[in-house]
Amino acid sequence: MSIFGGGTPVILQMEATECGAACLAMVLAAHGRPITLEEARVACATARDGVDAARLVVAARSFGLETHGLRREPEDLALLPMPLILHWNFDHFVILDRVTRSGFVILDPACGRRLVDRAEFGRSFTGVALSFQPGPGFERRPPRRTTLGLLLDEARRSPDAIALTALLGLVGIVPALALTAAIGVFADHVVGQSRLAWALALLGAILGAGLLQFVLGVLRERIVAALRSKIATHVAVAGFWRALHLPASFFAQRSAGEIVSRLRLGSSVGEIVGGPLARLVPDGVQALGYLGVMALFSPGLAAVLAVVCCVNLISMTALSRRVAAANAAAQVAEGAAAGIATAGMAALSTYRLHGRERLLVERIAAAEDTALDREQRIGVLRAIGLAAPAASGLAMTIAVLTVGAVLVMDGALTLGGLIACQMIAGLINGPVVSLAAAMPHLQEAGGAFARIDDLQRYPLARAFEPDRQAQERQPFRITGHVRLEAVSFGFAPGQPLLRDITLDIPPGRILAILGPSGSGKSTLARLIAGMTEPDAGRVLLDGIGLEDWPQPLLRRTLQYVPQQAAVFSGSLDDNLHLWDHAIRQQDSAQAILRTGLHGVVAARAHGMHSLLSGHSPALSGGEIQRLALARALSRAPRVLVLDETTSALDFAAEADILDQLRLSGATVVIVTHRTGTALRCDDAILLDQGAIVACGAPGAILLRETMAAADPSLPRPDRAEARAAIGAASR
Ligand SMILES: Nc1ncnc2c1ncn2[C@@H]1O[C@H](COP(=O)(O)OP(=O)(O)OP(=O)(O)O)[C@@H](O)[C@H]1O
Repeated sequence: MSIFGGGTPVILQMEATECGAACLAMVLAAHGRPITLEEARVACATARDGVDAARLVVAARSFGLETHGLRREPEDLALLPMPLILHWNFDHFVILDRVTRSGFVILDPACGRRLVDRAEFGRSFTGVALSFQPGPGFERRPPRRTTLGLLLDEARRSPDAIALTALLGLVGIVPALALTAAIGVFADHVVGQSRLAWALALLGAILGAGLLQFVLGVLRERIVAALRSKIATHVAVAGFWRALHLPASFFAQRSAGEIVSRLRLGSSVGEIVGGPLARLVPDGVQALGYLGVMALFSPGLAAVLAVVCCVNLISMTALSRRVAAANAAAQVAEGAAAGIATAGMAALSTYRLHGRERLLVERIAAAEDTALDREQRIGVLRAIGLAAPAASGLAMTIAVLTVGAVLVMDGALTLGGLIACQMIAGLINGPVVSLAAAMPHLQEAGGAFARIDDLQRYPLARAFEPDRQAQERQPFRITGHVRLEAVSFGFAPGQPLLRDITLDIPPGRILAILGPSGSGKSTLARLIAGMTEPDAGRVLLDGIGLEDWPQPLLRRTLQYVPQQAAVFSGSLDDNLHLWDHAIRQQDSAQAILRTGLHGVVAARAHGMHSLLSGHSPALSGGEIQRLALARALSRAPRVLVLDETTSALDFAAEADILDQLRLSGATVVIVTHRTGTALRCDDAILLDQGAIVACGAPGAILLRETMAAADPSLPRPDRAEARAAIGAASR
């Protein structure tokens, strides 16, 4: 969300860990390269634990900015090129936009623009600043599509509805004006000239005009409501389709909540576009129409009213913007407070265990304080906002009465004309107030559209690129031969986690992936399973890149069972088949037997029809693992990738399942920490810091590791040696 208040646009953080990313986005925007908070977050790799100054420097350089980390006293900062990123209170980043005589203009991603006096600045600034200058590689980019452009795109999908609302706006002027003219005639001819015979006809006309106005209003609301649901449905469906076909990198950098909120944007965009914004067109048309009619009575009065309208519109828009900005800051604070409370409650037993409940209370209270403080600040703005429409109407009345009285005294306008103009002024106030109210929504819609646009522009996973989907392969016998060629992958740009992995797994072999925690075992497993795309290199199944396989066939052939398997609300049978009726009965029966799931089925009164709750499935960890394994095996895969999938089973059960997997003839890759599991595999590789440091027989690797742990002076294989060994093994 960006609120343009000065030289540098303010971009508010959405989560506590995003202050660095938001600051980077502000700096880039100030230098002419606007990016979204999402892009900044990806560049900074703000995945889980926020970002430090060193990562900010790397991220800024990746955009071609020359970046310097500096230690400065507050008074020296004015000499540096603005905006600067400042380290703040040791746990936050803010932007220094300007130094003025009265203090420092700070753009705080947590709460927006504010002027900080020297004393507070001295207390909060840690002395660390980052300065930025566009380097030779820096590319300025035009702003992303404007909100208006995005709105027009959306409007183009419903030209008939938009045209109809404009037409209704225009037609709506007719009864309003008829009403006005009738009242003017009533004043001049019925009251002024005592023509009582006209009274009945005029009152009838006034009633008819009022009725027509009502009918047109209802019609307009119906069209707006239809437009709203059409846009909401379109945005939501398009968003869901897109999200389901994006690469894993998209999900790695975003929390589940963030993704869900994006997908739900459809309805809020529908509300915004179909609500206040759909009224922009008819309101604008109406305001102009009224002014045009008033010009027929008195061009001078119409000009005066037009000026007052513009002043009112500008001041009400500015006020609404401030309210919207304050609201956004309050929502961030409320979100943070809710996040702290939720996380605290989830970890309540840990707080209790260590007798630190008081710490939790203090944290929640501090967050609530901040949220309340922001809420109170909005209160004053809201009160002014509530009074604004009446004030706007009053300003118009005073202007029309003052100028109109002079015109009547000069004989340039009749009394009836003045009354009619006064009524028109009253009519114009409605659309003007409505237009002013729609402006902040335009900004809000801009933020929402930008997030949707990001989703739409994020490249699809390679496997779902349109030209690949067109390729249909001839049926062939799948052997399950897996090969990785120089595969590299990192969660953050420029920070590879897995480097240059080359690996050959012949069909039917069982390979163990070993290594210390955090060495990249699960990540490698996901790459082999095609759940993550490599940054470089290829993963091949039977000599064909995973991205070139028809996805439905690949998803049957290559199965992956994660560390934490999902259980869905439904029957045991639904959970096994995932509502896929194409699975053969004999395959699922065999899968149930091979994984020992028949014990779980037999223990339940309704067997496979027993209901499970996704939230609390009433299955033990080992039973969930059996279910997940059976789910994978029921697809009769040729390759199975298991990430610690048997870790919750006892050794005998695990050994039994491994024997069954061998019998299935599939190629199996198992990530494991268990020595017993590794020893049952045919081959093993040892990962360390993202590289294969040993490969061969599991026993030999484990023995060498055990000896190396006991005596660190023993030589460990270097990577070149390991690669040579892997090459030899693959031949
Ligand atoms: N989505 C993610 N975003 C950023 N970093 C991640 C993400 N997932 C994992 N990592 C990091 O990548 C590194 C390797 O993680 P991975 O899960 O592959 O390790 P592992 O060897 O399987 O560990 P363990 O044995 O503890 O399960 C870790 O440092 C982890 O913090």
